[in-house]
Amino acid sequence: MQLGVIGLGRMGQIVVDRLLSDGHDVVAFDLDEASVETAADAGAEPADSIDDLVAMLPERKRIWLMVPAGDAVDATLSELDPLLDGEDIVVDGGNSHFERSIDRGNSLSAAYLDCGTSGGPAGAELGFSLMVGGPAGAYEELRPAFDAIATGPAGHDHMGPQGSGHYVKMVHNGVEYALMQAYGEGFELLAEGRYDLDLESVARTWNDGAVIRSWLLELCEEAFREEGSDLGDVDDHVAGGSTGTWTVEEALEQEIAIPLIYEALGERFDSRLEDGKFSRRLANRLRYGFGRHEVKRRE
Ligand SMILES: NC(=O)C1=CN([C@@H]2O[C@H](COP(=O)(O)OP(=O)(O)OC[C@H]3O[C@@H](n4cnc5c(N)ncnc54)[C@H](O)[C@@H]3O)[C@@H](O)[C@H]2O)C=CC1
Ligand SMILES: O=C(CO)[C@H](O)[C@H](O)COP(=O)(O)O
Repeated sequence: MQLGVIGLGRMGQIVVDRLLSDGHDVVAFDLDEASVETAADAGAEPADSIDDLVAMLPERKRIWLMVPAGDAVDATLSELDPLLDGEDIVVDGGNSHFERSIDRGNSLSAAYLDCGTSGGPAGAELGFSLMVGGPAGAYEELRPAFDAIATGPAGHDHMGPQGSGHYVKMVHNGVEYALMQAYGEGFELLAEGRYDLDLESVARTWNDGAVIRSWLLELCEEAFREEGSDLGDVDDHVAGGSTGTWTVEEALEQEIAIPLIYEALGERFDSRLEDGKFSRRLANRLRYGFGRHEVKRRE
């Protein structure tokens, strides 16, 4: 199969490499020329523009988007739309909001698949986990490409109608936040608690058969191996947060309680407060008010 891939960053280059190594042909485009060259070095046909990419594809065009969620997706689709028709298929493999994907699917001239992608840059070797929403016929048509980009045939599935792929990926990310928080809290107690522990050793031991073994825990092991048990100079500022925010917003709309994910999101926001957390500072001062307990002051 021949596919166009637009967006050749950390994830898009992997999509290109995995398609090529499974015997597919790829036409590649990115706003960044160096990224196009990298894809061409890997064996893709380089395109100079979206027009050029579309012109290089066969009559029934299959195009994979791996650009940042939001404006970049809209900009790409508005250029693609006049060049496509109902026989064509576009996949958005990024972390788009599911409601945006429903709107895009309704307005695009081509069939639109919203595909949640999990596995990160480590997916280069293993392949990704792909959660696909949209027209079932388009999903079946692209099954060979999904087989190549995912870990294999078991690494992808059709979740349901338009939006459901990105909906499932949004919830996946909420779970990711809560798991990171749970591991973080456990290791915090171990780091600050009563034993002087080698946390890489703890993580390695847990990863070998323990109930809580997981890929995130393997990444904890890697972090302690590379940074040390005290995490060296790693800051406590945690970036990101959009997909977790959407998960919490959706839970509120559905009146479903997801306190762990909400807490994990809040911890992330708190990590970015330059002056520390106001409510903690106020609690510090209030203890003086009601009990004449010492107020801890900044240096
Ligand atoms: N990095 C990760 O671990 C994961 C990322 N994702 C999602 O995949 C998508 C891509 O992520 P990354 O590869 O990490 O981002 P990235 O920032 O590494 O790459 C994005 C690429 O898109 C290109 N680009 C931006 N606007 C463009 C446009 N209008 N036309 C053509 N090219 C354009 C950029 O030049 C860049 O090369 C995002 O939606 C992200 O949320 C999903 C799962 C995991
Ligand atoms: O989708 C992902 C992992 O599954 C991406 O790494 C995403 O960027 C993570 O979300 P956030 O930026 O909110 O941490």
